Amino acid sequence: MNPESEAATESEQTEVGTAQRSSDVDTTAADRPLGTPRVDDAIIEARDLDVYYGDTQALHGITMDIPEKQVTALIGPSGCGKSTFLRSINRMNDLIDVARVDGDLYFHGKNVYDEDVDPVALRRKIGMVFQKPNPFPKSIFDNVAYGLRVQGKDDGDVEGKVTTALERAALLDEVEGKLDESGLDLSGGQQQRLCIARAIATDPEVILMDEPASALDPVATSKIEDLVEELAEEYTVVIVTHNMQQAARISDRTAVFLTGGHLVEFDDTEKIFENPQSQRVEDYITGKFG
Ligand SMILES: Nc1ncnc2c1ncn2[C@@H]1O[C@H](COP(=O)(O)OP(=O)(O)OP(=O)(O)O)[C@@H](O)[C@H]1O
Repeated sequence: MNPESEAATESEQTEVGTAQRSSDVDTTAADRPLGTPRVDDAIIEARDLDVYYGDTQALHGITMDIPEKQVTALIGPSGCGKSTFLRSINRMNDLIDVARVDGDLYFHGKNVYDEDVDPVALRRKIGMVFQKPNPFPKSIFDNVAYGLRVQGKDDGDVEGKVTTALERAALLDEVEGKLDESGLDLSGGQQQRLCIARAIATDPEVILMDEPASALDPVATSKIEDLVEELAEEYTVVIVTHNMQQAARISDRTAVFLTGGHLVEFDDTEKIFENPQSQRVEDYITGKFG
C-alpha cells in the first residue's frame, strides 16, 4: 500500500512503521541542540516535542533523530527529562493521567501521536525494559512466551521463539533445563535478561531501556552492557543511564539533557565525551555539576 492510499484509510488503525511522514516540521534555531541532532538513517525523529505534567513542562522543544540499529544513550542530571523522553517514544506517557505531549514524534516517518495510531500496536514494535527487573510470577518459559500468547502468535512454534529470545538475551545457557522454574527465582541480573528476552520475543524493532543495569552488581551490569551492544546488531536501542562511563562504553551516539528538560547536545558518543561543543555539557561530563 502506498503512503497516499494509507492516508486515505483514516478510519482504520494504522500499522505503525509503514507510512511515510506527511510533513517535516523544522525547529527554531533557539531550540536546536548543538552537535548533529539530525541523521540520514533515522528510525525515530522527534520534532519540537514538548511534554507537560499538568502545568509543569518537563521537556522543551526536543528535536532529535535516533539512528537505526545503533545504541543511543540519553544522559543528564536527575529530573532533566530522560525517562519522559524515552516514554514519549512508545507513548507510555499516555498511561500517566496528567501527562500531555505537544509536537511530533515519527517512527518510520509516521507520527505516533496521530489519531489513527494504536499505542498497543506501537509498543509491540517499540518494546521497553525498566530499571527494576519485573518478571511475572510465572515460569521462565511463560515469562518469555507471554507476549507471543497475548498477540496470538501462539502458532505452534512458541518453544522455538522462546529459545531464540533467551539465546539473544544471553540467558539460555544459564536456564536450559529449568524453563519450568519461576522467573522470580533467578538472580537480579538474570531477571533483567529475562525481561529483555520477554521484550524481544515478540520481535520489536526498537528496545527502550530505562537504566536497565542500575539495580545490578558490577558483574551483572557488565553482562547487560555486552548484551546491549550485541542487540544493536538487530535492534535499535535507546538507553537512559546515569552512568556516564556506561554511556561512553556502549553507545554510538549520546544525547545530553540538562536541567529544565532541554536537549543541549547530541552527537557521536566519542565527540560528546572527548570534545563537546557546549561548555555546560563539558562541565556535566567532567563532574563539575549534576
Ligand atoms: N508522573 C509524573 N507526574 C508528574 N511529574 C512527573 C512525572 N514523571 C516525571 N515528572 C517530572 O518531570 C521531570 C522529568 O522527570 P524524568 O523522570 O523524565 O527525569 P529523568 O531525567 O529521567 O530523572 P531521573 O534521572 O531522576 O530518573 C521531573 O521534574 C519530574 O519530577
